[in-house]
Amino acid sequence: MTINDQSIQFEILKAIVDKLPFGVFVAKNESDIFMCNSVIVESFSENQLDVKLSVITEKKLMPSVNTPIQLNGNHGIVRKEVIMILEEEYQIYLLLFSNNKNDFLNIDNHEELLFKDMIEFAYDGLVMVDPDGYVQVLSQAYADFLSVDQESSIGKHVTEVIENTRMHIVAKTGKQELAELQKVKEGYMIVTRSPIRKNDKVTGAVGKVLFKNVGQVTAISKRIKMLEVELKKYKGDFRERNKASYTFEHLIGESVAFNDVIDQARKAAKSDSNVLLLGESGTGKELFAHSIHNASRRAMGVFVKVNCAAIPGELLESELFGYEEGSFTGAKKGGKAGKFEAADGGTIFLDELGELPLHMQVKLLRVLQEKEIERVGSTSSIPIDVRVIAATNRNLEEMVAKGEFRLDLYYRLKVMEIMIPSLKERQIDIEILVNHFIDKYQQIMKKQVKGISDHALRLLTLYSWPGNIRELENIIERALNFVDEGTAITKEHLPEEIAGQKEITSIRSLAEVVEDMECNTILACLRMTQGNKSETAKQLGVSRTTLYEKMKKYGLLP
Ligand SMILES: Nc1ncnc2c1ncn2[C@@H]1O[C@H](COP(=O)(O)OP(=O)(O)OP(=O)(O)O)[C@@H](O)[C@H]1O
Repeated sequence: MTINDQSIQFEILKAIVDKLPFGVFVAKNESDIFMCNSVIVESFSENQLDVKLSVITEKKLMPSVNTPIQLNGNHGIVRKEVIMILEEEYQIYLLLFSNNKNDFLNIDNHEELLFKDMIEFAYDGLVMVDPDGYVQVLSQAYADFLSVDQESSIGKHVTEVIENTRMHIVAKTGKQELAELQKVKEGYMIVTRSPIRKNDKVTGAVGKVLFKNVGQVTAISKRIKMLEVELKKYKGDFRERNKASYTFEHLIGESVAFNDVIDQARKAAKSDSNVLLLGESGTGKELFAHSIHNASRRAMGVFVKVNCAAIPGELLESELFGYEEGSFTGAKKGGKAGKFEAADGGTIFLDELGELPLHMQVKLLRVLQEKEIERVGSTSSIPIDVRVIAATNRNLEEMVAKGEFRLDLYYRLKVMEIMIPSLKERQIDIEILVNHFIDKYQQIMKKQVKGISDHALRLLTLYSWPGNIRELENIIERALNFVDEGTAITKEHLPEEIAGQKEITSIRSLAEVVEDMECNTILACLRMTQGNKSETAKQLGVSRTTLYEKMKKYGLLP
């Protein structure tokens, strides 16, 4: 076995030493204790760092290799093995204890139970790869289990040696995978894959494998399969509850202003930066968030929605970041993962971001910067890979000026800011949206109507739409309820605030009526030319500049 990195060798040695059920300590040059396991620490009632050779020599353990010893009422024997780590000599002392002398004698009688065998037994299998996934170490037991030749496996890519392995992935990502199941030869083994780091760089990975005899594997694997089915169901339910249902195809609109934001949103989907969606209530911010996620590289991951306004302030932190067991009264046993952890690998949609209390804004900023979260009641951090899409209908700039929103967080999110226009600013889209919602509710209500009358459509175009598309959709749904099958939606089917607009037009001045006509003619022409301004100007017999001026006057420009 060739390992040319001392720290890696120590890493493996430590893993083995920690796992052995017997007291083990490693000394260098027969003097300094270099490493020891918890059995030693407990037996000598010392802290790991305080286990000095003197304590052990005082107890006359060190020199008495292979002679029976007594320690804290336990019987035992000391074994010594010399190992070389990069041409330096280390002594491994193995203290076998038992409070039953006969047990110990049994162990003692098995002369063939050599220390090296124990290393092999510490884990049923041990494998180590370099950063590119090439095998550097493969324990004999693991090689036997895999039916591969131990020596010739060294230097091969791990995927050629172990089926379904992920060692090469862990050596790349640096993310530990704890107690994962791996299918090998019709059965399962339990594998922990840990990255090896040196000066903050991942220099490889160690895989520790546990497998049992065939009978045990079958029993365990049956149980595991059952659990997998259950887990799949839960995962499915979770994904179902946390999925983005809309794509860009669901976003209706033809206006220049609308197409412009669609372009921006498509660009946002291609990048992995955080996104801030701004716009009045009901303009479609949530639909945009879904669509961006579904068109992004995270589409296969979950889409977790959090309504910042709906969660009481005192619960927000634990909801977002999770908590550890016992961190507060009522905390669940085993703790609970928060929304950020749940969204790992996917997208988290923070709706109503403007309602996030200031103390939570600080924590959110930290998560965006560090890409890790800390559960409530925990002192360690968990790395997370989550993209944040935030939305608000509040004016964040004003909030910053009033000290209600943190400037640093605003800047962090502003990187990719998309302002969704209100319906008033995209009147041209009203007709197509109306037809879209008529179709939708015809299907839902299983009722056929003859569209909408021109007069009713004009009334809808005149309205100011404070509730934007949500309000328009509700009004069409309402109208569909009132209209008779086979007839068209007319003024009578619209609510008073819209139907009543006619009276206002009738007492308007001639100039206002002309302007109204002018605006609607431009709108109609733009609709016809699909927003093409040069073509519209040509059709209406005006210059492009005049058309721009008029569009500006009537608020038709994005
Ligand atoms: N471009 C669009 N095409 C079709 N339907 C749309 C469009 N935009 C919005 N809607 C519809 O309008 C309604 C409101 O959309 P959404 O909830 O995304 O708005 P929002 O801006 O997130 O609102 P709020 O700020 O109140 O949370 C939804 O029912 C959605 O289906």
